Formats: sequence, C-alpha cells, structure tokens
Amino acid sequence: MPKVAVLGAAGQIGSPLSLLLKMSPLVTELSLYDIVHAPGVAIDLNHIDTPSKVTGFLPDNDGLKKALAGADIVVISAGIARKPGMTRDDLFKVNAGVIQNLVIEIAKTCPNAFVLIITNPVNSTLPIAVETLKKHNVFNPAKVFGVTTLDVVRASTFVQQVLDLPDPKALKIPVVGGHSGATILPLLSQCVPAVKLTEEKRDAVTYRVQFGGDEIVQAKAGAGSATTCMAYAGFRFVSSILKAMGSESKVIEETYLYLPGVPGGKEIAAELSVDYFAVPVEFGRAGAVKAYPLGPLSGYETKLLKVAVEELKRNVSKGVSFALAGL
Ligand SMILES: NC(=O)C1=CN([C@@H]2O[C@H](COP(=O)(O)OP(=O)(O)OC[C@H]3O[C@@H](n4cnc5c(N)ncnc54)[C@H](O)[C@@H]3O)[C@@H](O)[C@H]2O)C=CC1
Ligand SMILES: O=C([O-])CC(=O)C(=O)O
Repeated sequence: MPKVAVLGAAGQIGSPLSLLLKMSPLVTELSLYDIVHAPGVAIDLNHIDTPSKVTGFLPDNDGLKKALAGADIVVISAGIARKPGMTRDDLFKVNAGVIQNLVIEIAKTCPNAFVLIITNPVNSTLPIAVETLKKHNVFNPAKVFGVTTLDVVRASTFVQQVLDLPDPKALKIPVVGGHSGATILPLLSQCVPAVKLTEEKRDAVTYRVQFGGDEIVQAKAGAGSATTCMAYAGFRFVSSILKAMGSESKVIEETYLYLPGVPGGKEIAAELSVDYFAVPVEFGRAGAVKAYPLGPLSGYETKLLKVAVEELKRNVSKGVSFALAGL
C-alpha cells in the first residue's frame, strides 16, 4: 500500500497538503521531511483518527534517507516562496540547489518513486530533477512531473466566476505550457461544456489564470504565496496518481513533463520544439502512459502559444545548464 513522502512538510503548502494526505484512505504511510519542525508536524497529524501512520524527519541522523526509504510517491514543496516584487524565476537561485540535493537522495534511496515537483520555478526545477535522475541512471519519464494542477483549478474557477455559473468543477478546461505568467496557456476554446466568453472576458480570464499567483502574493503582502489552494491542487494530483496506481480505469490530468519519454510526447515536443510542456496526460498503474496533443487552438491561443514556448525554452535551458554544471 502506498507510502507518500512530503519534502518541505513544515511549510505553508507542506502542512495542509500533509493534512489532506492524512485524511486520504488511499495513503497508508506518510513520511514528512523538512529542515525544521517536521517531527512536530507528524506527531500533530498522528492525533487524527485515520489509519495511516505519519513519521517526521529532520536532516540529522540520515533523516532524508529515512523519510524516503520505501516511498512510492515523493512530493516536493521544499524551498522558498515569492514575496511582492519577485518573479518565480527569482526563486531559482535558492530553490535550484534545494531540488538538486533532494533529488540526488531520491535517486539513491527510492529511484522507482513518483517525483512530483511543486517548488518554483517549476519550469526550471523539473528539468533540474530530470537531469539529476538521468545522471544517476534512474530517470523514468513516466513518473517525474511538475505540478501544474493549480492552473487547471484556477481556469475552471475563474470561468465559473466570470459567467456566474453554479459549479466550477463542471467545467473541464485544459491548461498547457509551463507554470509562470505567459508560459501558462488556458485553452478556453476547448472548455467542456463549451462556454461563450466575450473577447473582453476571454482576455481577462486568460490573464487571471496566467497571473493568478501574483494576486495572492500581493494580497499576502510578504507572508507568502498560494498555499491552501496549492495544497488542494497538489492533493488532487497525488490522488489522481494513487487512483491510477490502484485501478484499471484511466485518469487524465494536465502536468508538466519531459515529453520525449512518454508515448505521444515525442511528436508534441517536435512540433513545439521544446522538450518540457504541460499537456493532458493519461495515467495508468505505472505512471504516464500517454501524452495528448494540444488539439485545435483558436487564433488567440495560437498567438499566446508562441510567446509561451519562447519563454519556456529559456526557463528549461536555465534549469538544464544548472543541473549539468553541478553534477
Ligand atoms: N507549483 C505550483 O503551482 C506552486 C508552487 N509553489 C511553490 O512551492 C514552494 C513552497 O511554498 P510554501 O510552502 O508556501 O513555502 P514555505 O516557505 O512556507 O515552505 C517551504 C518549506 O521548505 C522547507 N525547506 C527549505 N529548504 C529545504 C530543504 N533543503 N529541505 C527540506 N525542506 C526545506 C522550509 O523549512 C519550509 O518549511 C515555493 O517554491 C512556492 O513558490 C507555491 C504555490 C503554487
Ligand atoms: O505565484 C507563486 O509564486 C506561487 C504559484 O506558483 C502560484 O500561485 O501559482
């Protein structure tokens, strides 16, 4: 039965995400790691009356290795978050090294685990994780992802709000690309069921999905960025993987991934001329089984796609260069 490890578990995302995982009947064992407070967070969660067992580790006494031992899924939200005036790319300096060091230990201790990266800038931290796993000869493209679920959650929520519809969950809107500003591309033209948006509303919703993170950073005024909605989105993504691991039915979620390693992905990468992109991905027992193409885009979306790809290429190569230099 699945063991999930959360790295960065004492943080503003890690704690509520761990709470949601503790509530899930799909999780048997939860191990929490952070450079501070993780054992306390674990004891706290262990007073909840669900069967899963929670253990917390700090860096001393091989804590990271112990946290990762036997993990089936590792979720990483370790690192620093934005303050007003910062871009996600400004987090690179600190978070690139954090991801690289954590992933080196994953490569040694639980090389077959799913690795889900929440830590920003996701556009670059995922390539760092992939290059690090490749270097250790344990990269499985079906199991390593950047978590972009919050963008998908935002797209349906913001369309529901602008059209005053009853239920955001009833709207399925693919969000492709990366996870920052112009690299995020909500495909509103593919909304199921279809919605009618004036150009003005289309532009406003698209902008809000792309820059929704800024809304929260500004409102929190120095106290952090998206946390509870991210914990919700991260839990949705982990749950989808757990469901796919345990059943025959297909599960589809958008996620940012190394396309050439997944069936269907090579063609998308060749068409976009970028190896990393979020697309709808089908999951099975052993991870990603198929990457779906973007499908028909409106003229408006085609223009935005060009901008997204150019920016994303720079973010990817920054991550790859960092990883290769440090390995
Ligand atoms: N992918 C996405 O959609 C989103 C990503 N994020 C990103 O998630 C990350 C975490 O955000 P928050 O939880 O709000 O930040 P936070 O500062 O509250 O928590 C981060 C935690 O990481 C820990 N940490 C730092 N270095 C570590 C290391 N080397 N090993 C283990 N733990 C370490 C810290 O002690 C802290 O507890 C940020 O990079 C943020 O930008 C945030 C929202 C959405
Ligand atoms: O904006 C940030 O820094 C946090 C984030 O990734 C988001 O809210 O999408």
